[in-house]
Amino acid sequence: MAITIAIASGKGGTGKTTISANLSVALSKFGKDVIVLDADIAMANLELVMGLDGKPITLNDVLAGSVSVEQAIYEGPAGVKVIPAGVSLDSFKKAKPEKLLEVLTKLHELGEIIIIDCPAGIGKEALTAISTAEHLILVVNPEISSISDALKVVAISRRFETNILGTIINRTTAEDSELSAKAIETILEVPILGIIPEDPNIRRCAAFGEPIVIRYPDSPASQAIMQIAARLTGKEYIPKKTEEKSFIKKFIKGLFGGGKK
Ligand SMILES: Nc1ncnc2c1ncn2[C@@H]1O[C@H](COP(=O)(O)OP(=O)(O)OP(=O)(O)O)[C@@H](O)[C@H]1O
Repeated sequence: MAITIAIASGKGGTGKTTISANLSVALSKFGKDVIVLDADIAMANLELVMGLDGKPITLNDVLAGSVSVEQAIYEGPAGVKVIPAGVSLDSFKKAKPEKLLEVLTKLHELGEIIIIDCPAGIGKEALTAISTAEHLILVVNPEISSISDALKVVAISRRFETNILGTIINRTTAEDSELSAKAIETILEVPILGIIPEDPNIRRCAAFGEPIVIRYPDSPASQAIMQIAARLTGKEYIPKKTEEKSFIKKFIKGLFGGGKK
């Protein structure tokens, strides 16, 4: 039985598409059969980040009832199955978001983990996606406006009984003005699933249509995403820095014959 995870936020632009794309690839790298679907049918972006823009059949066509969902699945990076939403205004106008549940039911037969890139906020399309998913991951930026909007998504998810797996804090810079992870956890009453730093390579990768976990796997943002995927799948992931540190530790231990007794 597949699991469905909605990637949602209150405020727009917090990094949902970036995280949907990269988390899907990371989960695939851990051996999972992943489908990622762009439920932001009005402002489709996933296809650009996954390097699959301009595909002829999209989720909008599926939601319009003119094609089957299998016809809108494309193979993306690391074997992830990608369902783009398409940028055509015509097909968007014909799409019926309420058909999403039917589409997700079908997708349960076609993959192990279904990642839904949701529209921001609590509009009709976002509510449809949040209410049809079993699980949800909140994406916030470490600032008060992002957190106060996220509170609404938390309340809505609880009302729909969508299980909140945790919060990903994206674009941290360690500036004084930022809200701390502890404060965010306390305000939202949701555990922190991971922290992804601000990384200029993310924008560069979006321009190249290649997820950062593939293009720059050793970057701090990629390592943070791999750690989140490892947590979700119960697998072990040792970030590079820790590997280096443990090598140095072993080296020192070797030189001095073990630490304190
Ligand atoms: N950790 C990061 N470091 C630097 N830039 C980032 C990071 N995460 C996302 N971005 C950039 O922020 C912008 C918004 O990201 P993205 O499109 O993923 O957000 P979104 O939540 O899906 O937006 P929307 O609500 O409009 O759908 C993009 O230009 C993206 O490249």
